[in-house]
Amino acid sequence: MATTVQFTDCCYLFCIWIISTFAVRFIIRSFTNSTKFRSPPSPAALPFIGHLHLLSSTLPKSLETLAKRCGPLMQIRMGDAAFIIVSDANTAEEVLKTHDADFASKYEPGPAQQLIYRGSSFVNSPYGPYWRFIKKLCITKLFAGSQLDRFTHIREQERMKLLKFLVQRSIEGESCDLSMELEAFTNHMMYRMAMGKRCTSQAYSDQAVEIRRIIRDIMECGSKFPVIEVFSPLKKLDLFGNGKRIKDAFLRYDQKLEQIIQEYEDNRMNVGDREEKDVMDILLETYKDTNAEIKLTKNHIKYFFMEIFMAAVDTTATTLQSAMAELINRPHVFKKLREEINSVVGYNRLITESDVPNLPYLQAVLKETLRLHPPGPLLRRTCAVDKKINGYDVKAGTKIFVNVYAIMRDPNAWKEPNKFIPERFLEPGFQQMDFKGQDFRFLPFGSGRRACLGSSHASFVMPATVGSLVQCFDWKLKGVDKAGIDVVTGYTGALAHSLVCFPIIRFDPFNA
Ligand code: HEM
Repeated sequence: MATTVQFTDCCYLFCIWIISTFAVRFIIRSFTNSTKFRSPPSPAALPFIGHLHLLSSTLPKSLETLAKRCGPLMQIRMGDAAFIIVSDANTAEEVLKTHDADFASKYEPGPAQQLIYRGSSFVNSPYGPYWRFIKKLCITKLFAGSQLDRFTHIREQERMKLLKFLVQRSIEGESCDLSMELEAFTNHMMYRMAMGKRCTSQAYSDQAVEIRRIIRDIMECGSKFPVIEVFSPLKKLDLFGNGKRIKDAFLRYDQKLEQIIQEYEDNRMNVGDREEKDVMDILLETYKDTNAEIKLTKNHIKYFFMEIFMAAVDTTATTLQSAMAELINRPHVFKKLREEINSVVGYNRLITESDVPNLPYLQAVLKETLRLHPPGPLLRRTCAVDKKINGYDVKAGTKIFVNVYAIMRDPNAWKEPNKFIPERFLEPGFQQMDFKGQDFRFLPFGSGRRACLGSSHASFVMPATVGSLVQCFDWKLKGVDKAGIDVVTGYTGALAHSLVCFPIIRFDPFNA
């Protein structure tokens, strides 16, 4: 009997010991967690996929919806990758200004196994010596103000070519795919600035088209990766063969660029000292410079061009297309804009880049377009050191998305945020907003060290182009009542529908 009681007591004591040990450990762990490490809030996750089930086909929009539940700093897991999402202006300022240097690195957005230029990226590079070297080169030489001035005639000639084509369409009573024409226009312009100097006009046009076709293939394959393949361990398997297709396109691009670089090197004696150097001339000079701070390789040069074409062409063409779609859908805005242009420019000459400072409504139309339809809706960063943001801990190495799509539609910052109202940019408190990223409510070109390097070029090209399309033509949509402004699946701001319409001449610049 005595032995039985002792045995039962021992069992009780053992159970109490086990339970209290776990309870004490649990209390200590939660206490130390809450005092030492405080993760940003996060919606309930599922095993393996994390929060993928909560994300729809357009990532910026679904992140905006989740942020309304979790707040301006939240943590999301997509497959095996964790991200911190920033969704309001104050938090963006913390990341992009207060702690800019600690958040100035970037990362490749998708599966990178297909890259043959691994380690040569500028746009997605970490914040280090190579990025600093190329950024300095961009600011002082490649995209410096003086260089942009030297390219004025290229921008003008390409704009006139676009208008000539549209006038012809109008005379023939034919429709045009304006999206395609705007893409060709920005591509040709970039190509000529980048590496078009040595070509005759037909040759540069063919080369530009060929390079564009390859880069388009790469971007299309990239956008076909389902989210699960981009963000989960499955990315290594290349389930749908997109990785192989991208790699093939990269190899075609590499061959093409190799051939162009060879042509430049063969003609070097003729072009070396000439006044008007294009971007390739300047990069090859740096490549040959034995005293340069960083030894450039040909892979650096080839990948730089691919990244610049990707950064410059689609962003500018998409913005032009979105602006025209919004204007065609809103005849009263269109009319008001044409009246402004007519009152400043008159009726017998075409608008020029130098008219733009005198056309505040035109500038407001473009700002409103970029607010509602940013072509780069998610800014990417990584955190270099452990940081506290908004009272939450962010570990070194964490990937960040600053959701500028959500910030520029935040109802706490914008009245009627989902409506297209250019007049808002003429009001006090909004008038001074520009493309430099200093007001954190308006970030279409990003902000801080990694902000866009082409915003000056874009602010020359976009108003002059939209201004001339409004000054010279009325527009009638083909087969639909409203121009589509939905964006494609994925994480970019590219539009899903082409803008197909009839141009109807109102002012013919070639008969002026
Ligand atoms: C409407 C036109 C454009 C828009 C809306 C746009 C937007 C952006 C955005 C949002 C970023 C990321 C900024 C950040 O993370 O803070 C970016 C980066 C960049 N953009 Fe643009 N961009 C445009 C046109 C251009 C053009 C024309 C060029 C070249 C001439 C260009 C070159 C670049 C480069 C090189 C970067 C990377 C900068 C770095 O990582 O240091 N962009 N752009």
